[in-house]
Amino acid sequence: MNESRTILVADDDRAIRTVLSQALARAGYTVRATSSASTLWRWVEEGTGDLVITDVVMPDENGLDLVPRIKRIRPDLRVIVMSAQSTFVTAVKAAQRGAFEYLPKPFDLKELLAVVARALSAPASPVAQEGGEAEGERLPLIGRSPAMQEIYRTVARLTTTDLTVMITGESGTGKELVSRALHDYGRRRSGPFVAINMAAIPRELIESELFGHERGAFTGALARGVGRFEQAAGGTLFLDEIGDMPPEAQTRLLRVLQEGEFTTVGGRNPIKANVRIIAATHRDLRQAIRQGLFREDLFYRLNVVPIRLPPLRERAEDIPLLARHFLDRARASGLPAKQLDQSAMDRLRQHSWPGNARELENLMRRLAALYPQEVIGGDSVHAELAEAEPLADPETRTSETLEQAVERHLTTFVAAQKDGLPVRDLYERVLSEVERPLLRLALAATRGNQIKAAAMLGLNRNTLRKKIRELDLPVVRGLS
Ligand SMILES: Nc1ncnc2c1ncn2[C@@H]1O[C@H](COP(=O)(O)OP(=O)(O)OP(=O)(O)O)[C@@H](O)[C@H]1O
Repeated sequence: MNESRTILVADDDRAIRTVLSQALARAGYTVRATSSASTLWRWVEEGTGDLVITDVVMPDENGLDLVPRIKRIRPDLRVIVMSAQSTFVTAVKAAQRGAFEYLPKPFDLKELLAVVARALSAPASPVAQEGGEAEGERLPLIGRSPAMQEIYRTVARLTTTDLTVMITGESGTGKELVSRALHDYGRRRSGPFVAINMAAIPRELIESELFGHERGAFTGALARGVGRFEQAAGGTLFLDEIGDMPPEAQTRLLRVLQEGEFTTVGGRNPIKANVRIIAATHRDLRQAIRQGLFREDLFYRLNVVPIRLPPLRERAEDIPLLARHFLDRARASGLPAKQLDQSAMDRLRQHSWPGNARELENLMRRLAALYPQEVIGGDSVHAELAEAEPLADPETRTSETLEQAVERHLTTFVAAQKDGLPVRDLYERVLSEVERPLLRLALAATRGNQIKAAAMLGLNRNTLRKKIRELDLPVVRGLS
């Protein structure tokens, strides 16, 4: 069945050429092998071969440089890159230039054959559009800023290990995307990638979601439930918004990380944990630890390799690339093709992007969907950004939690005091700042009914009355 497929192999190491040729021939492929990039290029130009396997370092040319050239003349010819320099920079480069797969040497022949089979059976990629970023189409992560390069390097180093990773970064900076890249390029890529968001699951269900449960473990547990740890066996478990994990689940997770095994809720037999863990959060976990909301020992277990994703405003040079990438994606999802002119790019760079890459992505989709002209100018971008401004405004951004908002205000407040009078009674003053609007809102919501307001706040009626007096809040009698 493989007879008709020809594989072009380029490697200056004769031993590797021999081993590869034999293994591929045994699997039924026709093999042409060469020690030079120039011969490989000639074969490609002649239109021969169904797949290329090339080394990076060859005497006449770097195999990686060949990949974009191959893609240009034969976009559907897949290229597998092998390299002895197992830094992931090579892997990222290989991916960036359009290689189908990257194999660090030494590799297992079985693995190579599996990759070859995949490369030959994967559906053809969509034909690159003129002017579009053909190379970028399959790139997992976009951005050439130094900050992103640093991320690539870290991700690269991590591909050959199963180390636990902690990704931090504001909402929309690409935490989930990076965790996917870690999986897709890592040792466990043929296993499952399972994500669970701690903030999206009712607290009381988190443990059973994570570890599974036995039949009858709790009301409603009618059958045995498989947890994410079990689902992710052999692969990666992505624990999103780890900062929102309830304390009991934290304790249980810590035990699993220490002991390498877990038990289901209501179960007794320990099950071996076989997952690589990647955790992510937009919260400041060190602060959560200080507040007693996050276990310090768990933090250290998870924070083995920290990756901090910079907000988009710290890498404005990536905005044009990302914008084009998102327009390409919008087009791929059926929206009309668009381009941005220089004034549009300039306007994009001025924005502060509190919603980061996600905000940019949404904006590109809106522009593609709403504007009839093919080339979008700065005015249109400005109009759309102004439209979204109330949301983008840090004062009202929806993704910001109360705690973050308070912290932002306090930081400004404390910074403002530095050279002025020393701050006194800070604790009291800050608390009264919070109490005042809280009580006002509770009173407004209950139309001035202090009994209802006290119940809503969980305060004793007399305490509320006293506080109203102390804070000098206006007492408005209810209308009804
Ligand atoms: N460097 C990047 N290159 C390409 N796309 C990106 C990049 N960073 C983010 N994106 C895209 O932006 C969107 C948001 O990214 P993602 O969901 O990974 O962010 P997040 O940090 O996990 O957000 P949240 O904390 O809100 O869950 C996704 O559609 C993702 O594909």
